[in-house]
Amino acid sequence: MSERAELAAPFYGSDRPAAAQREAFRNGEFPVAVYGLGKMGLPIAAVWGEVTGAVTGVDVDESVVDTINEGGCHVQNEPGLADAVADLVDAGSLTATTDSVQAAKDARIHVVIVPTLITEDDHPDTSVVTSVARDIARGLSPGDLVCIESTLPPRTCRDVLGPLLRYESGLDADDFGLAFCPERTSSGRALHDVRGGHPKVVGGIDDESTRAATLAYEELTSNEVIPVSDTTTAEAVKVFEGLYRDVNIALANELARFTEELEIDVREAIHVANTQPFCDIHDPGPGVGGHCIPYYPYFVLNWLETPAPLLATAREVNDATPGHIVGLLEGKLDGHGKALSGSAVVVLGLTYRAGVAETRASPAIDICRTLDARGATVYASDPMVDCEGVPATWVHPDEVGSIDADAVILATDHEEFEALDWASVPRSAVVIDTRDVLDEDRIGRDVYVVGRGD
Ligand SMILES: NC(=O)C1=CN([C@@H]2O[C@H](COP(=O)(O)OP(=O)(O)OC[C@H]3O[C@@H](n4cnc5c(N)ncnc54)[C@H](O)[C@@H]3O)[C@@H](O)[C@H]2O)C=CC1
Ligand SMILES: CC(=O)N[C@@H]1[C@@H](OP(=O)(O)OP(=O)(O)OC[C@H]2O[C@@H](n3ccc(=O)[nH]c3=O)[C@H](O)[C@@H]2O)O[C@H](C(=O)O)[C@@H](O)[C@@H]1O
Repeated sequence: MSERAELAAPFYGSDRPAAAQREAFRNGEFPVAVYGLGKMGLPIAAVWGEVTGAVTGVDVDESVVDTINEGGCHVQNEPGLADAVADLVDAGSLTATTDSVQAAKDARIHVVIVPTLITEDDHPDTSVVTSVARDIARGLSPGDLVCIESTLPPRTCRDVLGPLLRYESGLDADDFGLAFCPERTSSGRALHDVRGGHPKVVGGIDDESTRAATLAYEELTSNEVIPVSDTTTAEAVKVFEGLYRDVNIALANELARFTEELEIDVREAIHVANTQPFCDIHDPGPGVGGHCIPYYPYFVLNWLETPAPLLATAREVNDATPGHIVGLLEGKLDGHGKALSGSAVVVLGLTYRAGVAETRASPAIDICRTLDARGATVYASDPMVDCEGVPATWVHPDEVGSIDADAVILATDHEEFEALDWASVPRSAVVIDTRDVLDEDRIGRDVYVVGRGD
């Protein structure tokens, strides 16, 4: 157990009336540590800092810590975040450190939002979360509350983190609280969402954990807080949301493959089908990227015993979509008497979706790799990231027209591409739009839109 200079009042197991505990929470009497200051962690730390005025952010990346302590913000395209961080640091409501154990010793409430990824062989990788839990345990005190916001394979809190926290801290199960409180926001609207863009789900390892976490989040969000039965239910809620999305996108991508045979605009059919309240077919695209949606199926497939063939098939469909896009291009080039091998192809976009500087599992990068493997000369243009580790030559968006391209594939619809100088792109170039964002009249050329046909 940690030796604190003076122990703050307990947050878990408090005997204060709820109103008094809420007031104390807002007065910063329960210092907070937020572990992970990335795309999600920094907005989360900002909102906790706005409400409590007493947040220490923890990150292993010294440049992240230094930037924040200077009042800077390394997370791009998050409306309001840079100003919020600057104000909070200036007010002393938010500081950052790499010393996770000391931060744990000084905190009463611990919020974990570090990455949960997958291994090379597609198994859940909870090693970062367990590493942080071990650090927290070294600073854990009776009356503390641990809130896990990183997405976890169901049963991780019950079977892994709870036992680890107890063993490493020497505390008993009823000495501290543990709750799973998933982050449900998306990059680009994080502050808005954390403040109340959607209901907050809370599931405790015991009733007191659920009570304490619910009280805290009710002070943080303008939306409702939904307590659920336990941590595993809350973990399942978050993963199920992601599974639904992966399967739905796989359906959209599979329907888009009917375009040529049916000679229809599949996107039009999807749009009209969605006028039924029960129908919400998502958008066809180049595939599914990011370190969330394409990863979450493995938090079930390669974690639980129960077979899940639909999830596996959806993963296969989405993972095959970048290759399908290259196949479409090959057919279009063939129609122009050109072979894919030896053709110069410009891929617009490398990140997994527009406006987010994240390349994990990016379909655009899979397209580059497939093109390269098929003998094409690949160029890639992205306003947020470079071609590190990608078999392509990076091109500034303003320079795309300088390439004597046989083809252009729009894979990620960054807004910067709206200003692309299409007039300088060779007239003979085949243009494939995987996002249905190019306006043929505005750019003055034919475009093959995935799911809409030519
Ligand atoms: N990105 C998203 O849209 C959403 C992500 N999530 C969950 O949040 C997790 C984190 O996502 P992002 O913030 O996007 O990741 P990120 O990669 O942007 O940021 C992760 C941060 O954690 C830091 N970190 C790594 N190991 C650490 C450690 N041991 N101690 C302290 N900090 C450490 C990294 O240096 C980095 O700054 C995801 O894995 C997912 O489970 C949930 C909802 C949305
Ligand atoms: C169920 C759900 O909507 N989850 C959201 C998702 O956000 P994320 O940033 O991963 O982006 P996303 O919009 O799901 O896109 C994921 C991938 O799927 C593609 N995509 C998305 C929607 C669509 O109709 N078609 C499509 O092809 C995107 O281009 C991207 O490559 O995952 C987040 C997460 O859990 O990290 C989650 O908080 C967000 O609410």
